[in-house]
Amino acid sequence: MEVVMHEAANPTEESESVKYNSAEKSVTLMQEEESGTFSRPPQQTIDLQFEDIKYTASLGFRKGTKEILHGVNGKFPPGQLIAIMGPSGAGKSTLLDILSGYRIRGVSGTVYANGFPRNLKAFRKSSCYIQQDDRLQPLLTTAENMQIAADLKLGPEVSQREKTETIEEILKWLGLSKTMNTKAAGLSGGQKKRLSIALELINNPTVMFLDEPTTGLDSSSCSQCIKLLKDLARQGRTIVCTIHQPSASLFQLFDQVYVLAAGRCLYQGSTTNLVPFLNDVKYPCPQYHNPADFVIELACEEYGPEIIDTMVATTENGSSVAYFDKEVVPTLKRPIAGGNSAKTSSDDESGLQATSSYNQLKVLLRRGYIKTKRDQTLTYMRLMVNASVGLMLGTLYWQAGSDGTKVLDNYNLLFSILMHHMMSTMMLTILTFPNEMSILIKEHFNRWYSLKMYYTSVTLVDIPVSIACCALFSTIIYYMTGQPLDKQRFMMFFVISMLVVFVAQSFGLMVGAVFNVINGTFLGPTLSVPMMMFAGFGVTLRDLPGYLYWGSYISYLRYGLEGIVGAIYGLERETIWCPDDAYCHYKYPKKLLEDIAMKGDQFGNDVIALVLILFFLRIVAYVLLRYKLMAVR
Ligand SMILES: Nc1ncnc2c1ncn2[C@@H]1O[C@H](COP(=O)(O)OP(=O)(O)OP(=O)(O)O)[C@@H](O)[C@H]1O
Repeated sequence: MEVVMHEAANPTEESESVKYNSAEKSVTLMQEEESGTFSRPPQQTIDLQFEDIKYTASLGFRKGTKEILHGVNGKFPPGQLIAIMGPSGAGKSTLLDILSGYRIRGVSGTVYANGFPRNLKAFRKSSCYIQQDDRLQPLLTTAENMQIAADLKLGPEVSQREKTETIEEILKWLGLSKTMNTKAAGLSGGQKKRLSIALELINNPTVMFLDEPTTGLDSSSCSQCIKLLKDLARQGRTIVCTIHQPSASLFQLFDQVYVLAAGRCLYQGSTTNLVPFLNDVKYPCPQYHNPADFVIELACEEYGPEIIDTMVATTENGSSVAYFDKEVVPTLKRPIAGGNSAKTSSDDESGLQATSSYNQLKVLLRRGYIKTKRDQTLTYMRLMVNASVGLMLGTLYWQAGSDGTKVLDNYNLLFSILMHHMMSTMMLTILTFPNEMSILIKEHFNRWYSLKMYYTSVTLVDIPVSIACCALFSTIIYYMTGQPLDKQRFMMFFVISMLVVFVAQSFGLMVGAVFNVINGTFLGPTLSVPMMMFAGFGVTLRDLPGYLYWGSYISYLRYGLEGIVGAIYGLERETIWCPDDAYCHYKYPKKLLEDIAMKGDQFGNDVIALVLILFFLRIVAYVLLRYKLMAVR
């Protein structure tokens, strides 16, 4: 360990070489521990450079803006493992977001790929971004996650045998072979991190960005992870990752370091040149001190604010190559301002995704099917809730549908049925969709699929479960509560129930696409209250004040209630049975329809209105989802 600590403020050539050799040796040792090898050099190399990068964040309405990055420059050569270091809030993640192309608004300056101004679309095709939190499908096993990624990224043109070989090779190399059949939710932190890397390696990216890949890992998993990244870099990739404050041994594994403080570059160059650099700026690293710790202490202004300006001036805010290793400098291509990046080999104007829309949809439907099969909440709990609520309501309103004394009770029941469909479906979507959002953001940015295909798959995958739940509930409640035993009426009852389920689900999707779980849980039911007010239940449509009547046109519950009442009391239903000794005010269904101001023959119109609302909400939810995907960038 002592060799990787800084030995002297003025190191000798010998101690430098000892340190370097020690780091290389530790890499080799760890490589030997691994069971597999992964050697797939990328088709090209990318030399990444950036000039005068500024990022200005908006602080909100009328609160102005704040400049986070102040014109930083840098050069990230291929074949190198580069660490972006700095204290918390220095702008590391922001810089990584910008370099990966994830953040685009509020950014100025130029990023160059192989000397030409970067063409973002082309660049995204040869790069990937692995965010800090592991965004994996928790219900899918390692093998399934890899297979889905392979099917989406490599497509049907590549044979299954080749895909399996690639998957096995990657998993073996990353030490994940034993977890092939473990669901992602059951993997350890380090395994999740490695699986995140494995998923993106399938299509062999040339540039990899990783935000804090070592966060949450113990020291051995940390060095294992960084060592794997170094291996990938050695094959010709440009690997850039942010890291908080690496230990001395971890620090030595990096080739290049880029130190940020408050949005400015303090140091850029090789890891081994950091100590000489500190000597040059007259703040030598104390003996036995980890240079990474020391430079962070300087960045945190523990030795005063003046040193920051000196360091920024010495590195020319990232422009200087004085502290790069001599053999690396010639590989740096000079940026060609105003050049045309279309000349780069990585550029082509085909779609962002690697495979066809049809293939994306097919694979996403398969993934959706596996998830549905395993999902305790979305599938099993939903079926159970529908069955138990059906039984409860059925018991409470036992045979109310065929009893003339209980017509009003039955009318209440019909409204309760709609409420059940609305609340259970909408809330489930609001509660579960925001979790899906983070995975969607990652996979969509890394070009696994288009939003259109994702959205289509989400819409289609849920249909069978929704139909099963609705059929179960409708059958139980219809027969227990003694509704008219007539096929046509039951089908009408079922169709309206189904449409209300789909509309409520779309409404939930709209809310879930934009808001987090807490806000969505508040907003969903709150926004549903006007739907109930204008449904014609409690206050009949006849009694609605003229200036509020518009509300009844937009309330899908109004069409739901009118349609379901029409199914039970419309179609010229005959007189309802009434006990001899009782007074049945509503034994004539027409009387009820008159009093609640419904005609009972509007079923067709109600279905059309619900279908139109369904399409409208689905389109709005899609637009909001697209907006959200752009807004986060
Ligand atoms: N959209 C934004 N609005 C306001 N401030 C922002 C925005 N994005 C980033 N910032 C601020 O910019 C600074 C840099 O943020 P960034 O996340 O890049 O830091 P970091 O170095 O990655 O920090 P950490 O290591 O803690 O993750 C922080 O002070 C952060 O609050």
